[in-house]
Amino acid sequence: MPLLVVISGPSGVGKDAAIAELKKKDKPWHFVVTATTRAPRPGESDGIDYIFLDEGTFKKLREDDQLLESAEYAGRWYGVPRSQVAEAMETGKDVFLKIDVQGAESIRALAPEALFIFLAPGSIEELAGRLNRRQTETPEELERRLQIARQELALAGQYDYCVVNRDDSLDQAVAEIEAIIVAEKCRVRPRIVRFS
Ligand SMILES: Nc1ncnc2c1ncn2[C@@H]1O[C@H](COP(=O)(O)OP(=O)(O)OP(=O)(O)O)[C@@H](O)[C@H]1O
Ligand SMILES: Nc1nc2c(ncn2[C@@H]2O[C@H](COP(=O)(O)O)[C@@H](O)[C@H]2O)c(=O)[nH]1
Repeated sequence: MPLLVVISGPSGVGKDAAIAELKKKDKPWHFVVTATTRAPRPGESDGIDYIFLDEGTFKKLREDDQLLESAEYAGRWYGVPRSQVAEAMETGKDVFLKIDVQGAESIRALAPEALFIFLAPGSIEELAGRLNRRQTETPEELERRLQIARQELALAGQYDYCVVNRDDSLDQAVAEIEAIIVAEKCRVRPRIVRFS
């Protein structure tokens, strides 16, 4: 049974870094490329890191029900293309979604049998340090992301698992995510995802 794996957690916690490591494992896993209205960061490519869209195109996708979920985060829109998830699941691959806490909440309502993993920092100070070093946001945007992060961290208890990505311990966090997937494959009653 393919798993629908939702990896969520605050901005800067290391979701992308963890997913980059998981991609190297060369397992039958599909990592969904989501859509956003935010501008690409240096080094990001359209179709690889995100599907970068203008507001009008994004709105049309939403209206045409082509997004499984969508959410506004820090003034920009983000959404999961429905077709990508359906096509990947049909091939039998486990499907990974990297989304914010609002998105996880929407997927939980649509598909409670999905596997929900919260990635947490060792501390809010670690998170602030990582966002600072990444240098992708203005000081104001960074402060806004940290404010959102404080609210998101309070919701970790709603997830199936919480993996702590401590400073300089990314390998450990990735190993824990892999271990969760291995354990989930051994479930007596597998998670069967059906979208309502
Ligand atoms: N365990 C770690 N120790 C130190 N630095 C880390 C660790 N994990 C990730 N980083 C670094 O922290 C920064 C933020 O990580 P990343 O961009 O993967 O976070 P994210 O959760 O995907 O953020 P966003 O949601 O904003 O896209 C990156 O520069 C990354 O290299
Ligand atoms: N609800 C959704 N959240 C998403 C989606 N794609 C990405 N994200 C999350 O948004 C924030 C901000 O991302 P950033 O790349 O601007 O730092 C982060 O938590 C992402 O995981 C999505 O389709 N839906």
